[in-house]
Amino acid sequence: MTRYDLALIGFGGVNRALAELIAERGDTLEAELGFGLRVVAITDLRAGSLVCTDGGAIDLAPLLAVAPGELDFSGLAGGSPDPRNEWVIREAPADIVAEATFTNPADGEPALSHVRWAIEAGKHVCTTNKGPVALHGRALQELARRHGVCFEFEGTVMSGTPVLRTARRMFGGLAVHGFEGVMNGTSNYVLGRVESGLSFADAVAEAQALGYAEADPTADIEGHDVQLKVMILANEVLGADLRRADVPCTGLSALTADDVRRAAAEGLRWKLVGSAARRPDGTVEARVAPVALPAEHPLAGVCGPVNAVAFHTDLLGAVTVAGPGAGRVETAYALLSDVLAVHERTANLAGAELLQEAGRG
Ligand SMILES: NC(=O)c1ccc[n+]([C@@H]2O[C@H](COP(=O)([O-])OP(=O)(O)OC[C@H]3O[C@@H](n4cnc5c(N)ncnc54)[C@H](O)[C@@H]3O)[C@@H](O)[C@H]2O)c1
Ligand SMILES: N[C@@H](CCO)C(=O)O
Repeated sequence: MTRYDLALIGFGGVNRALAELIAERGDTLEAELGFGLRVVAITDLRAGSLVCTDGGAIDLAPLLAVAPGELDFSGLAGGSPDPRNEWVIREAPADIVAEATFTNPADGEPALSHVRWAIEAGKHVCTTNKGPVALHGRALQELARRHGVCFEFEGTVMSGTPVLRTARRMFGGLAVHGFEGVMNGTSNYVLGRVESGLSFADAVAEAQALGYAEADPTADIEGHDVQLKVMILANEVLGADLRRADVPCTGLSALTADDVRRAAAEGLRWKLVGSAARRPDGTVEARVAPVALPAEHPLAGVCGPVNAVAFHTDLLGAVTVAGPGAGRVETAYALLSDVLAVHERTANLAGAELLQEAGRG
């Protein structure tokens, strides 16, 4: 039976939820998916690092029993108080690196280096981190191609909802002219709670407690998180090469709670909308801004942490993908779906090599 050994870089909401999935459902997943999963290394800014170098795997249950803020790897065998990210990523006996540290919208670091080190070390990378993908996605895809490894990032847009794979795999023969969507769970949740009477600050605190928000929720509220997602989606689906400066961005601080409630009384609903469209000359224009949508607009009914993207196509008109846009477990599922993509790709390559060998023999 095939088995993949994972190194988890960042042990916050998402990678902890992935560890829980492996600890609680590993056997069922193995029977269903045809491969086993083990965690052989973990690093975290606060907890340090923990690495198994003896051919075994980390016993996850005792780690998961400790509250996130209290975890300390330093006293454990193979543990250190220091994350030692570069050493762990390059040297730990992992097949796949699951990168889920903080998203940095300015330059993507340190996650960008984490991804580079892993690829250079010949390890597949699955990440939910939007920084490296939005800012350096092309270069990283090329680096992965040269090193013969996979670089998967489904969770960077709409968490576990397979919007990137749907667009890449299911739209063959369609011309996609553009898209518009609600692509941030926190801001959408906050707008709904403010509409029901909460203050912006209290609604943000709720979204943080529910695990939807970024470490610094300013990125959610001011639209920078959506800006990165628009870049990822436009670069992947429209073949664009957008930089942050190409995507003008206005956030929710342009609105007051009164604006939100008054609009609701008038049958309108404010949404933070990210969009991109191909211009007649082939270039792509994109933006992020709050928009007051009429109740009958398809995105007006997308509420709470649910997100949706409507793709504008030639033969089908609008095709909308909707589902969870944030959440720890939902995003851990995205990493699992990335591992599945790695498995399918490696199985296909192994099959092609066998066929080639059969042809030679
Ligand atoms: N939570 C969601 O709903 C969601 C959805 C999609 C994408 N994401 C992205 O996934 C990533 C992780 O999200 P999360 O909710 O788990 O965040 P989190 O804040 O709960 O966890 C991040 C963890 O990374 C650790 N960390 C930060 N910098 C590090 C470093 N240099 N080395 C080692 N560890 C480091 C932190 O200590 C923390 O434990 C973020 O980039 C986020 O944008 C999150
Ligand atoms: N903070 C992000 C996580 C998902 O990328 C959101 O609320 O949508």
